[in-house]
Amino acid sequence: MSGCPADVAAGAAAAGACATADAGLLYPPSERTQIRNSWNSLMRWARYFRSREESDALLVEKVVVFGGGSFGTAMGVALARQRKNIQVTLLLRDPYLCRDINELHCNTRYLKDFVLPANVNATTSAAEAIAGAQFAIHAVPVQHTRAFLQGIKDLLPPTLPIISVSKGIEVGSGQLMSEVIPSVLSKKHPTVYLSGPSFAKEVMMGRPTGIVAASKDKALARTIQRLFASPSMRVNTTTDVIGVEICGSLKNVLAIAAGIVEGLELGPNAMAALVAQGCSEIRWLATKMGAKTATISGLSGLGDIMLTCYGSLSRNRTVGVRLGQGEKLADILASSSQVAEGVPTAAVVVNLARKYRVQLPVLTAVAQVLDGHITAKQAVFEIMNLPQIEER
Ligand SMILES: NC(=O)c1ccc[n+]([C@@H]2O[C@H](COP(=O)([O-])OP(=O)(O)OC[C@H]3O[C@@H](n4cnc5c(N)ncnc54)[C@H](O)[C@@H]3O)[C@@H](O)[C@H]2O)c1
Ligand SMILES: O=P(O)(O)OC[C@H](O)CO
Repeated sequence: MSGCPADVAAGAAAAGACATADAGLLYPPSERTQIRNSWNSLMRWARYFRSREESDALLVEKVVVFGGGSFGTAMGVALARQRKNIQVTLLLRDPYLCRDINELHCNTRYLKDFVLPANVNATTSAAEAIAGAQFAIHAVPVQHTRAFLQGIKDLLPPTLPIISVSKGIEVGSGQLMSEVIPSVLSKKHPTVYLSGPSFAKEVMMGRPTGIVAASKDKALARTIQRLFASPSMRVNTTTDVIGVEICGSLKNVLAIAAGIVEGLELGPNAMAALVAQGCSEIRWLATKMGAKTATISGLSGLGDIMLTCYGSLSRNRTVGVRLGQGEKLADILASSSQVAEGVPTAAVVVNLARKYRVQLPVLTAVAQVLDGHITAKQAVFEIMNLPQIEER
């Protein structure tokens, strides 16, 4: 511990005083009354709101999960823990992983430190997985979604709601999941897009998590809110599908930039400046695409930007850290078994920026680095030497 003995002693005395004294005495009585009144009125509002909530239980017997990777498993487990009477079935490609899930109750490939609830099982048969399901969670990476859905679409009842948790933009078409899914299935297929700051591992640990359910169909978004809401999961609803989807996709690209800053050891000033600039770039493009500002500053926007840029569990950020430390992208991708959606999405963001006539220096620099045109260090140098501008 640093500091002179007098400082240390004073600090210890202050800490002791705080621990024993009534902390409320720090505030004058009038402020304390105000604080208590505001809190009590918040609690009254919550009780009133709860008393008006739909009392009919959501009767769900089976949920199918497409993709038994980290997040598909985590969201399936979140439901299975909350609702002991439902069956959650993961649809996988790997028969060995299926066996481990069914016999060892463990996703030995993606989440080996956790025991899965007994009401989670797995199969490689799409027909078996989909039969009798009332909801489908789609957790297949964006770039494989089209082919995956083409393969199972004849088995999908047209009324089975698809809850997409995948975040990214399809290379080639430039489409978000909210465009890819209806283009493979039908425009009328019920769909919801779930996004927000939610690392799979933390969901598995039952840590408090907040997400957004976005759908043009308000009633469906509300149903998905009720399906996932639990003491450890809050679910907001919105009709701003584009906003939720574009923020969820772009934050992955920004997280790669944040990782680069970390890998280059540029320090907290640089990191804060980068993340703030990235937030502006996301806002510039997202608003041109029709996103609402409330979405950009909400869970799926700012919330997920903060988590992914600062959270060490992020795969996208990890790609950036390793690039900043001088590794080659090909080696990084070859050594990782999990998806980093920001890598393919970065290329598409540049096209979107041109289409919507916005300049996105940081997000474009990420694409340049990933494409091997410039090094991470050169990108930082060029960004720092861009013309000084007025804040907007
Ligand atoms: N992991 C997280 O914390 C997290 C959180 C929120 C959202 N997401 C998003 O969820 C999506 C899935 O991420 P993840 O973390 O589960 O990825 P992952 O890499 O852990 O697992 C991907 C899963 O998709 C399957 N898959 C890959 N290619 C496939 C194909 N061609 N056909 C069928 N299945 C295929 C894999 O076998 C695996 O089961 C991504 O879009 C990601 O951005 C992840
Ligand atoms: O690990 P990442 O970078 O794919 O991020 C996971 C989630 O999107 C965080 O909300």
